Formats: sequence, structure tokens, C-alpha cells
Amino acid sequence: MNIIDELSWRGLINQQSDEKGLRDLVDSKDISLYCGMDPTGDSMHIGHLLPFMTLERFGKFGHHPYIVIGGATGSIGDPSGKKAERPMQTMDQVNHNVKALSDQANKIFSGFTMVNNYDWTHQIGILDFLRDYGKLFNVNTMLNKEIISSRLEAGISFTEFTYQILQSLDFLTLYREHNVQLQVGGGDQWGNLTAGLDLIHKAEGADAKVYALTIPLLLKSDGTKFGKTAGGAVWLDPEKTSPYEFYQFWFNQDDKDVVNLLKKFTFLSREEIDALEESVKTAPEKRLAQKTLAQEVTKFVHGEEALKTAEKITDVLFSGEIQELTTAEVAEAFHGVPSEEIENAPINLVDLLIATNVDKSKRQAREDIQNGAIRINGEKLTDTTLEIDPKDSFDGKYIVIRRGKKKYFLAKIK
Ligand SMILES: N[C@@H](Cc1ccc(O)cc1)C(=O)O
Repeated sequence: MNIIDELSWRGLINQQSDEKGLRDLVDSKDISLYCGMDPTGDSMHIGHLLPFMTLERFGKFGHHPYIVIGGATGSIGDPSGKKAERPMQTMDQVNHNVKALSDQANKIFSGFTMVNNYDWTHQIGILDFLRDYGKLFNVNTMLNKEIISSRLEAGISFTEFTYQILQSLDFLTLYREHNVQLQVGGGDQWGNLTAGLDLIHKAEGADAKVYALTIPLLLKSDGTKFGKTAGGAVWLDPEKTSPYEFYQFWFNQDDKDVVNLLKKFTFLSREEIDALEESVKTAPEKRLAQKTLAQEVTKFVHGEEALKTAEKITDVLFSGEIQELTTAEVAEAFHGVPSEEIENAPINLVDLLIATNVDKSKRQAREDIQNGAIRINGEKLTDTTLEIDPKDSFDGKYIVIRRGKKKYFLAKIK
């Protein structure tokens, strides 16, 4: 089994410029390949995992992946897949994001070389640009690409129109300097990838052996886009999406999607995934496939320790034994739940429920307490006259309130 068989079994191939050519190439030697990422924000999200994990898969087969971070292209803005012109970022923002994304990629992925396209782009003068590269691009061909034609009605600036030239220049530069022969991209990158192939064939000769491969856009079994939650994107930055939330995202995937996700987002073998697929059929209630998926991806992105914490929080929230959490774990576990700040002073239980919006009226609060529906830091309290002293609770920082079986609220102590 070569890398191409591996990718097609995992459903990671959308389009290819020359399937037979690429197969022969990877069978004949270890190749260099690349995928780029623009610094449009200061964190990757799970959408970035697919192309970069794909590079890592190539690496495991002995090939040499490069990641291009788009210090130049990110200052221009890729029109691919966008309905309207992108707001331009300041160079300060671009540089800040370049730094954040490179640090993050270095932490998560391994076995690649990282380069910044700013390095070979910023010193090209306008006349050289037009004479050396502009001349090799045919405007008709550019206009006919879906990335441009789909934007003509809404309008597109000359700046975004030239984006494909810059990305092509990256491919050419990497081909010349590191013999990079393959560019991998997301489902919306076909236009930019083929523009690069054309440029290399014109600049270096039609027999240059270069290839393009895109990864499919990921959809859930219900047809909606994968990776979005009610709270927005699922980020790889633990400050934006905590490892616990991250773990839960994967754990909560549907039976219909989980095998597909195991193939695409883990390095588990075919045998391991086949066994998990069987478990979805024979014992779906155990959610072994979802649990394994959550474990594997959380470990890959956040590491072993963070996975342990995420699993501990999951267990504690299931058992309700909140007092077993550390203060830091409380912060992580209840990152997304409704919270209110309260004064650092003893407070009557009924007043606490009002202050934290658990109940709307004192009457309702008293009823909830007397019915045994209220737990404070895991302990059921049924006496409406109780005083709660924040100082006894999680280093004086938080009080965790639960109403009913599942609804949590957090009081943050000032
Ligand atoms: N255009 C790519 C990022 C990229 C940038 C430079 C490249 O050379 C390649 C890819 C995207 O938006 O996803």
C-alpha cells in the first residue's frame, strides 16, 4: 500500500491533476510536497487538521512535507470560496498571526519544514513581477477559473485577482529550490493549485513533473458543513476551545459520521478502524468509536496530559462529584456555561441562585432548593436559610451550581 492508496482508503482525495503520474512518482522515490496556510487569524481550527495531517501521513511514508506560511499571500487575501472581497489586514496583524500560527503548527505537527512566502516575495519589484511572471499568466485562463468567475458579478479587486499568481510563485520557488513536486490543498484550492502547475510548466518546461491534489470539503451525514458548532469554529488554541470542549466535540459525533472521521482525523490503522466500525454496529450505546476518536484527536492536538484532564472532567460531570475537580479544571469544565460575578462575601443560598440567574424569583429558588434540585459544588442542599461562603470554594474563585440533572451555572467570585 503506498501513500495514495492510504489516502484514498481514508477518503482524503478529491481532485488530482494526474493520478497515474503521481502514483508512479511516489512509488519511484521519496518526494517533497507542500501545503500552504494564510495567517487570516491567530489560531488554526479543525479544518486545518485535514491538510496538515495529510502532509504528516506523507511524512510517515518517507516523503518530505513543507508548510508554507503565507506572510505574503495573507497580506493579499485568497478570493477562493469567498463571496466578497476580504477586508485587508494590517501588516502588524499579518505578522502577529504568522508568529501565532507557526508556533501552533510546530507544537502540533511533526516531520515538516516550515517556510514563509514573504521571504521570496517581498523583494520582487513591480517591473520584475510583470516581466518575469505576469507574462506567463493568461488573463482569459485566470478569469475562467471558478475562484474568479464566481466573483465577477459581485466584483473583485485587482489585488485579489492576482492572488493566484503569488501562490503559483510559491510552488515554482519551492520546485526550484527544494524540488517540491506536489501541492496539497483544501477543496477550494483547485484553481490556485492548477495555476501553479501551469506556471511551472511554462517557466521550467512542459515535462516538469509536478502534481496537485485536493482534499474533499468535509460534510456531515446530514449535509451540513463539518466543524462548526453553535459556538462557532472549533479552534486548536486551548484558550479559544478548551481541550475538554474539544474532546466533547469529537465525542458527540453521530454514529453515521464517526467512522469517516476516524479515517480522516486519526492515524489508527485499517484493522483498528474496522474493529471500531463493527462496534458501532454491534454496541452503539457504548460509543467506543466516538470515545476513541475523541481520545486520538485530543491527544494529537493537545497532548497526553490535556487528554487526561478532559477525560477526568467528563467523568466528574457524569458522576456529579464536582468537588473532585481542581480550580483550573473547574475553569476548563465550565468555560462555556452561563456565569455571573458575585461579591467575595457569604451569601444566602436563595440570593445566590438569583444573583447567578439560576432562578428568576425567590419563590422559584426556594422551591428548587426544597425539591432537592440544587447542588452547590456537587453537594445537594435543601435548606433555604444556608449561607454559602465563597472562601470555602475552589480557592475562593468559583462556586459551581447545578440545577436539575444537567444544567450548570458558575459564580465567579470578584
Ligand atoms: N491559499 C491558501 C493558502 C496558501 C498560501 C500560499 C500557498 O503557497 C499555498 C496555499 C488558502 O487560503 O488556504
